[in-house]
Amino acid sequence: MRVSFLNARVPSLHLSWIIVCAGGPGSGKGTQCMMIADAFKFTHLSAGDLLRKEMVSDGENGAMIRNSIKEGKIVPSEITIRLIQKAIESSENYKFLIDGFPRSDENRIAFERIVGVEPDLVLFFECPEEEMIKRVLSRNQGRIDDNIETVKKRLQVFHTLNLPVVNYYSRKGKVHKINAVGTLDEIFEKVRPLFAAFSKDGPRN
Ligand SMILES: Nc1ncnc2c1ncn2[C@@H]1O[C@H](COP(=O)(O)OP(=O)(O)OP(=O)(O)O)[C@@H](O)[C@H]1O
Ligand SMILES: Nc1ccn([C@@H]2O[C@H](COP(=O)(O)O)[C@@H](O)[C@H]2O)c(=O)n1
Ligand SMILES: [Mg+2]
Repeated sequence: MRVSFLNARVPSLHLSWIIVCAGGPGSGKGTQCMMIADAFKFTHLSAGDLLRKEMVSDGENGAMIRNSIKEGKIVPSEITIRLIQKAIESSENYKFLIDGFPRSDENRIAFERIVGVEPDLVLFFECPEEEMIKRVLSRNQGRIDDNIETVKKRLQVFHTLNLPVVNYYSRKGKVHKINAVGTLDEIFEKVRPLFAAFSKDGPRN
């Protein structure tokens, strides 16, 4: 059993592999993360999914999260980090795929301060804007942000807030760019070789 250290640095995370998946709305991060998690036994933590779950719970932040998602805005970092931390601490795994976080420099800096770790690798799914819009508008999962008005706002946030995070990790040599156009299997075949280094289960040395 792993020990809980909510609101403090998480020592067991230092023994874990952390891989971040970045990309614009509809670039296919979530889809590829599910395939990676399944093939390589990673725990997939989608920041958006965690926030959507929190949004429909009875929690005090539900209305604020709903409004942020509807407007394509970034939810305050402490809230998202608390959800990610809770999910990590309730897992027995030592391999985490964090999908859609950090989404801003503020997210990144708060995560480093609160959790005290940096990702080992950042996968950046690059996709043309028209393709991302097409995918989002045909997603059909009942998401309140899957409409043209919100997608336009999310694309703006992607350029102004998300890309600086990718650029930051790129300067540290941590980013691997994936062309996200193609079939699911074609994209997964580009991702697969990167995970050979993470095939072992259990804590890292
Ligand atoms: N390579 C692909 N080709 C065509 N459609 C795809 C591809 N990958 C994913 N999709 C579809 O596009 C939609 C968006 O994919 P997905 O939810 O994985 O994107 P995302 O990057 O997680 O987006 P968001 O940031 O909005 O959560 C889904 O309906 C998915 O089935
Ligand atoms: N770090 C994050 C991640 C997401 N959000 C909010 O959730 C929305 C949907 O996220 P997806 O990853 O599922 O696309 C996103 O547009 C934000 O409103 C966030 O605030 N912070
Ligand atoms: Mg997603």
